[in-house]
Amino acid sequence: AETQVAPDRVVAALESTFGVTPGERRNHIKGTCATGEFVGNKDAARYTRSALFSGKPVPVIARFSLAGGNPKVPDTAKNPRGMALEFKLPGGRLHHMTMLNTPVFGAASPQTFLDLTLAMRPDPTTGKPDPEKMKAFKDSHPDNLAQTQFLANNNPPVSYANSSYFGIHTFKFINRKNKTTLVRWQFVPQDGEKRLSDEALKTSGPNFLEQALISRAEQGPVRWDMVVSIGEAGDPENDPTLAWPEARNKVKVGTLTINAAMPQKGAVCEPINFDPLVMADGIAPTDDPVLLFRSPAYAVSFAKRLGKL
Ligand code: HEM
Repeated sequence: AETQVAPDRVVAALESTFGVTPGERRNHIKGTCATGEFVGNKDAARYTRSALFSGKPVPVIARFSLAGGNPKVPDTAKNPRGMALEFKLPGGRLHHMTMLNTPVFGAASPQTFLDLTLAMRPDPTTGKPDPEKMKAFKDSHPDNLAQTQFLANNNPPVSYANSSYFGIHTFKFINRKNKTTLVRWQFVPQDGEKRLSDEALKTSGPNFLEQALISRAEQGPVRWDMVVSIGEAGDPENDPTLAWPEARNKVKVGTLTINAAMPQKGAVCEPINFDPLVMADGIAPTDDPVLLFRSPAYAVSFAKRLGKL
């Protein structure tokens, strides 16, 4: 039987590895707020009855971030970037999508995430993770490999506006006839994917991502296409470390527009808990154990920061 990992244990591990900044997120602590809207299209209606795809503009609060609990992590760090979206649907209903810029995740179970977080804990003598512990982690957790390789082979983006973001988990689209289709989604930047060169990785300062997004939004709307891959029989449903075959049918179901960006302190995205299980009718979670674990883990972090802890 699989041992259950408690969400507060994982948040405690994040705290021991990254330290605690009172009142702030235990993960993805460094981030930038943004606002805009989403317009879905009718092509999605075959698969989902979600009000996201009514064709009418849906207001969005967004937060872009770097992974980890270090508020001073440099913007050149080869770790995931995040894009979290809160959609305000008619009738006050909310829908969340909380994504990363990697097509797969680095853990097939909460246990792997916990073990990775503990392995990354800085050695007190060097201030860096102990290479032996990292090696032991990698050797014993092959489910971490795909994301680690992606991050090693793909430099971070030059701007939050020049990155794709992936839902990573498989979700259920449910249509008016109650038919379920398994999907995965990606937000593809209309500005194009642009990564830091190896040279820029060495010479860029630690804090360019926020200002790049603010400046870009000042010039005009920043857009992403939401593209959904339609699952086929046998596609992995409950494992976010396994990619689906490239050949899957892809449908453009909407456009996200960001109109303004601003530092997170005191701004609209700061107090939101982007719990990925906040979903409105028409989209539902699978049994992916990582997806289901995120909700209680985010609640622990959210409760602490609300309490100024
Ligand atoms: C076991 C797996 C995971 C754990 C334990 C975990 C934990 C956390 C925690 C504690 C936070 C801070 C919550 C808050 O205080 O508001 C967070 C934020 C975040 N996580 Fe995860 N996470 C996991 C997996 C994932 C996955 C698979 C994705 C993407 C598909 C993801 C994307 C994000 C993003 C984008 C944020 C920042 C949200 C924001 O801007 O507020 N995480 N995570």
